[in-house]
Order: sequence, then C-alpha cells, then structure tokens
Amino acid sequence: MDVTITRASLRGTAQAPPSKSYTHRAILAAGYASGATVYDPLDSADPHATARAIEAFGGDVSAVDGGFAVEGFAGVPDVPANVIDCGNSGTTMRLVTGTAALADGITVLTGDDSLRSRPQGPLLDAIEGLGGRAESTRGNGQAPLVIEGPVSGGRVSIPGDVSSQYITALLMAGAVTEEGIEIDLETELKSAPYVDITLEVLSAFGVEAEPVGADGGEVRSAGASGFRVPGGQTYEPEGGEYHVPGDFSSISYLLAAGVLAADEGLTVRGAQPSAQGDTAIVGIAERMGGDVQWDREAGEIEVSKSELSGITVDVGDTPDLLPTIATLGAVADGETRITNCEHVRYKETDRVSAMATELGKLGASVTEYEDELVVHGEDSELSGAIVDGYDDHRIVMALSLAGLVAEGETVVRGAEHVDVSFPDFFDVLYDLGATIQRQ
Ligand SMILES: O=C(O)C1=C[C@@H](OP(=O)(O)O)[C@@H](O)[C@H](O)C1
Ligand SMILES: C=C(OP(=O)(O)O)C(=O)O
Repeated sequence: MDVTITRASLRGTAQAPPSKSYTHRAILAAGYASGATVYDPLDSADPHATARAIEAFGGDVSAVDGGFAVEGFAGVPDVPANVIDCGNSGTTMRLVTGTAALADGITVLTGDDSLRSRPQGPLLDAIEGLGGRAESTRGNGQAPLVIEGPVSGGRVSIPGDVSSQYITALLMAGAVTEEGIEIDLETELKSAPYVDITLEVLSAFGVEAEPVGADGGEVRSAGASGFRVPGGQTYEPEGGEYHVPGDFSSISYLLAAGVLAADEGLTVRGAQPSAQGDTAIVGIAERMGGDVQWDREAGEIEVSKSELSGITVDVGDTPDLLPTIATLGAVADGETRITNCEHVRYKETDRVSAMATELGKLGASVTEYEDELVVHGEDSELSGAIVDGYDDHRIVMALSLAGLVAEGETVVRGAEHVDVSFPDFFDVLYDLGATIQRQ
C-alpha cells in the first residue's frame, strides 16, 4: 500500500497503542506460567508471532474481552510440531530461541526476508555454551535457526552491543531451568532499558532476576556487567492477570506530529510512566524547543506546534527513536546529531542508512557515519517526493511525519507495514486532521 500525505494542521486527542515490548514479554511469561490473562495487549503482527510460538510449545492464546487469555506450558515447552514462523519480529525470534532451548527435542525458527538477515549468532553461541545445540542453517548466524534442548542452565558470556533481546531471552528461559543462568557481558550493554522492562515483567510474574554490578553491587541494567536468574522458579502473576502500559516508541510519532503540525495542540492518552527507555522522547522534544506538557499521573501529554532547534541525542539506550528524531532534525533549525547508533543498523532494515537516503529524497541534508547520523536542518527544505518505507514500520511512520510538513505531496511506499506495531497509525493521523490517501 502507498500512502499519500500532504501538509496539514492537526488537533484533537489520540490514544497511544499498548506497548509492543511489554506485550511480547507478558504473553510469553504467561506461556511460561500455567496461564494468565494479559489485558490491554498490543493486537498487532509482532505479538501475534509470539502468540503462535506459545501455541507451538503447547500453550494457547485466545482473544477475550479486553485482552488475551493465555494457557501456558508451565515451564516445560513441547517440541513444536512444525517450523515456527516469527514473521518480521526480532523480539519473537530471540525470546523464543530461549524457550526452544528448554524443549526436549528440535525447534526450527524462521521469519521474513528482513528477519532472516538479522544477527542471531551471539545468542546461538550462548545456547551452545549452555550445552544445547543452536545452529544457523546457512552457517551465517542468521535464521533459519535449529535449536535443540533441553539445557539445564549455567554460566555464559555474551556481547551486549548487538541486541539486548539475547539477555531477555536467557533471563526469561533461565528462570525455569534447573540451575538458573548467569550472564557475563563482554561489552557495554546497548538498549539496556529493554532489559529493565524484562525485569519489571518478570517481577510482576513473581520471578526473581537481577543485574550484576561491575563491583558486584546493585545496579540497573544500564550499568551492569552481567545478569543472574536463579533456576527452578514458577511464573505466576498476582491475581492471574497482567496489564500492558502504552507504547512510548509509538507515542514518539504522535508527539512529533504534535510539535510539527498541531497549531491548536493535541493530547496523547495512554502515556503512563514505565520502564521504557523511549520515554526519553518527551525530554528530547522539549530540548529541541517543543511545547510539551506531560501529566504523568493522568498519563496524558499535551503538545503543540513549536519552532525546533537541533540537538545532540545519544540513542544507545533508545534505538527505536532514531527515525523519529531524524525527521524532527530535518525540520529543526541547526544541526541534529544522533550518536551511538550503530546497533540501529541491525533492525528491520538499516535504519541509519534508510533515514539518510529517504530524508535526502525529501530535500533534507543528512550525513551518515558508521555510528552517527547528522541532520543539517539549516540546509534542509522538505518538499514532497516518493519515498520507500523499506518494509519497516518505523521508517514508514517517521517518513509520514515528514509528509505533514513537506511542501506538496509525499508518497510513502509499503505503508501497510505499520501493522507490526501501530496498526491504526494512519486512522489516528486522519482523525487528528491529516490528509491521507491510500492506494
Ligand atoms: O526487547 C525489546 O522489546 C526490544 C529491544 C530493542 O532491540 P535491541 O535490544 O535488539 O536493540 C528494540 O530495538 C526493539 O524494538 C524491541
Ligand atoms: C526493532 C524492532 O522490533 P524487533 O526487534 O522486535 O523486530 C522495532 O520494533 O523497532
């Protein structure tokens, strides 16, 4: 699907979609349990992939009023009767690789073209280190993957600068191994707040796990030298239910739409504080000069159109914000420097390169370095063009934002990929007053 967007003035109220990261973890944790109801889940393509995996391991996920009822496999996954298709979802493939290592037999995991080009090698090595079998069929560290368990736990070391999802996978699976898992980080951890999300969900399911400090003291994931999860634990959420908070990566597009185009202001609901690193978008928009008010208790953000100035942002903890910040930078006055972003190249597409290329087509001046993206707002005048969404939901949404302010028509190709994390993105923009045509 192509979407055509023209300059518009936005106003009104938008509801943030539920968090993708929390939804994946909550339904998988319910799978590791004997079951639970996950309320307010994100009902989109990526969590559906995790739900399919839970079913393949002997559980069941069904829609009930306001949520998903999950019947779990109680810590002992069946050997799947078929290949598990993880679709476009990196989170599913990594987290479920951990589950597969617990099954007494072979699991085969695959995904779409994008997912089959993403790095899995460090997680495969970790599972081999725990005594399992974990192979890439092509021997290149990418899916299709063949995993054979069961592993009983142990100690592994793993790089922290490729994907934090490897750590999440090992912690979630480690809790139901016999011995538990100790993880030593070989490098600094990127995307660390995502492991904090994991620890928060594990705690809500009554599972103990912790970061280990460089000096053996207590730290949050961002300063950790490793992680530890004792084995023999049981997943069981209080009251048999879990509630998913709103998604701040998705909120980033609504906030950006507000600072770019809401002359009369707009309100974003569902913005309760949580462990999400992408909450940083509120402070980033403010630092750029955005008029943003966040009532944390009410979970509401008021935002209105503002003159923006370029800033420097380190996205080591918040890789998914890069496309949004790049678009804001193209409209801001002065230079926006997005640093510490090499790991943003390992996503659904190389997002550093994709944003440099496509914003360039819209008239932005962008310089790409291995670990930095620099947007020269002062030399950028956005005017409509046909741009490619790279089959990547975040590229599609970030380029659509540019369409709200560019002169003339912006056509975003492959716009249907918003189904991964924000299925009604274009309906929400339309309701806020955007001009959207779908072909
Ligand atoms: O664990 C998660 O829910 C996620 C972790 C991050 O990936 P990396 O840890 O691979 O950077 C993030 O980019 C992804 O969208 C979701
Ligand atoms: C990278 C993302 O997700 P995943 O790793 O689950 O594909 C994302 O949602 O931006």
